[in-house]
Amino acid sequence: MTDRTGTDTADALSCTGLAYSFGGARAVDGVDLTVAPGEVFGLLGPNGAGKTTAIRAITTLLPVPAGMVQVFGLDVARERMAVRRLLGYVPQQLSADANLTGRENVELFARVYDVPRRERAPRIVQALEAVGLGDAADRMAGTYSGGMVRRLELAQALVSAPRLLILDEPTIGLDPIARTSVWDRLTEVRAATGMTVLVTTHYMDEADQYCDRLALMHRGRVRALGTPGRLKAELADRRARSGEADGPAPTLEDVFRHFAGSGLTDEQAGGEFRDVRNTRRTASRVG
Ligand SMILES: Nc1ncnc2c1ncn2[C@@H]1O[C@H](COP(=O)(O)OP(=O)(O)OP(=O)(O)O)[C@@H](O)[C@H]1O
Repeated sequence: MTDRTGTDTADALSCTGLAYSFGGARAVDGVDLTVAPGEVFGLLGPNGAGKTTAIRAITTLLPVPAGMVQVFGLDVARERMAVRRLLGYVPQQLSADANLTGRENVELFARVYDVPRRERAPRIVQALEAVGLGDAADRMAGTYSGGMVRRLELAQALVSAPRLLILDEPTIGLDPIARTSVWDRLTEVRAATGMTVLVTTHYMDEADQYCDRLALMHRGRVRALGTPGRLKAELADRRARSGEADGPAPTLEDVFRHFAGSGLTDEQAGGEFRDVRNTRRTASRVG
């Protein structure tokens, strides 16, 4: 039965036949997937696979013209505001203001998310502490390192105490230490709150290490779905069946190449202008 309060009986996220087109071009082409409460679920795929478009539909920022999306049992198309109250979203693009302090940035989001006035101050402190920015809270965000900016954006999304946190490329352009720091904070908050996490990443090591399950998208569709271990084991089985069992055990990158690599044309392999611009915008602010 559909659970309106977001408790145990509903999936954290369920997409059935989700499709979205830009003009005549199908960006998302019939995606079916479910994410269980408390899971860290990774959405992988090459540039242009349709990950961000799917996420925008899930977060109510795009309409759902075909198929059905439910967040904790609530229909995204019909109960937009109720869904938004359950969500935290960290987009690819910069969402922190360099001319505000860390605390002011988080406060702005607390207002946007309509966190009750009485709860705001403690919730802001808690969100900043949770991402390790307690001591830097009153510095201008423009003085933060790239990793600190990303953690600030995490705090902005956490201040509303989301049940489902959605992150689009949270570690893009960061050095390995800053990437680990973002994931460590995320892991701690998830363990403390039990929130569900949906994340896109191009870093296979992150997907392997931090995600409970993965969906690999290519050309708008889910091509493979499972735990990182299972996806690798299935590729090993395929190779064994086709007589290629002698090489090293497959990595997640091999799985990615198997499902997405061969299908890339030159134009798709580098993404489109929009994709490059987005990546550079993110990378330059953190550089
Ligand atoms: N606003 C838009 N107008 C027209 N086409 C778009 C728009 N946004 C995305 N697309 C196209 O939809 C397809 C899917 O793009 P999307 O951004 O969802 O992919 P992605 O998997 O998130 O890629 P990346 O990893 O580069 O972020 C691509 O072909 C892209 O060019």
